[in-house]
Amino acid sequence: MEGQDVTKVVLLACGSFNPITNMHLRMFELARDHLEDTGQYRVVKGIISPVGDGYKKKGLIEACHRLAMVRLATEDSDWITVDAWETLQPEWVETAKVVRHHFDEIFTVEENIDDVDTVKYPKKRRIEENNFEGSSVYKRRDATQLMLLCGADVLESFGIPNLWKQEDIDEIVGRYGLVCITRSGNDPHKFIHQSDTLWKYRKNIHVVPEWVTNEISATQVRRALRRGRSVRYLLPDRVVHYIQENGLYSAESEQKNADVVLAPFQRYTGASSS
Ligand SMILES: Nc1ncnc2c1ncn2[C@@H]1O[C@H](COP(=O)(O)OP(=O)(O)OP(=O)(O)O)[C@@H](O)[C@H]1O
Ligand SMILES: NC(=O)c1ccc[n+]([C@@H]2O[C@H](COP(=O)(O)O)[C@@H](O)[C@H]2O)c1
Repeated sequence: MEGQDVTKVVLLACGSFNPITNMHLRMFELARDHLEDTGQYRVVKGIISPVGDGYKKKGLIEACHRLAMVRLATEDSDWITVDAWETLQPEWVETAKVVRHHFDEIFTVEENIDDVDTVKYPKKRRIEENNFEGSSVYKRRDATQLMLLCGADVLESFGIPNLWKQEDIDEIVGRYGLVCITRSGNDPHKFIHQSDTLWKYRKNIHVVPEWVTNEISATQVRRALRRGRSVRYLLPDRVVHYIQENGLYSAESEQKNADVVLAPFQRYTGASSS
């Protein structure tokens, strides 16, 4: 039987998924094992949220194809799902807003359950913390916690000048929480130590070591496809077939958005994580 203090967690991964790889799926398994090993969490759901076309990153193919591939990749999973909300927005949506959107969705569902329960039990109220100090995200004991799942490269990108708003970093790590999978070439522990913001919220950041070095990256997959090389076993078979059937990833598609001087996500003037 589950202990009183086990918190339910939903993991949310944001990215291009251009295309989705086996490593993206593995991130979820690693994160779930790590969190559940602590005895404090039970991971109930994983959500993959591909960016929309408005992200305008070089080589980013159409959202409908990236979404279709994530759907095929998650078809057999009983807990990892895809959500199209972000993908279908006409403009690029900052990650903090995407996390907020999903948090609100979970909150609404739980409040509705509460409303039904009120007939029998007094309504339980969520008390959100106004400042993000401390490790607990909200005070309602049975509330589900949403955490952003990412690779160490994304965590370290918090330090790239003008890429992230300071308040967005505060919100993501301070209010929600982050699960970060190590990636060779990145040292998340050192990065957290060197950032005052991340150090302050370190209890909300779960660093998960990937012991089996697995450097599958979508960039390498696209490169192999452009060169007519096999990508079998790097991607789910259904995704490989989808790419072949639709003739995706060519020298031409890699030039998509190449003429975009400043993509929307590069436009911030605020300070980055210090
Ligand atoms: N090999 C990996 N190890 C750990 N995290 C990974 C790995 N590959 C991707 N991720 C993480 O998956 C999320 C979504 O990644 P994204 O779609 O940008 O894939 P990517 O392989 O990093 O793409 P690209 O090569 O096009 O930059 C990000 O948080 C990224 O850090
Ligand atoms: N300021 C921000 O919110 C911000 C900046 C850069 C990237 N991101 C997100 O990080 C992810 C990175 O994906 P890529 O590594 O494929 O570019 C995307 O989901 C993107 O929306 C968010």
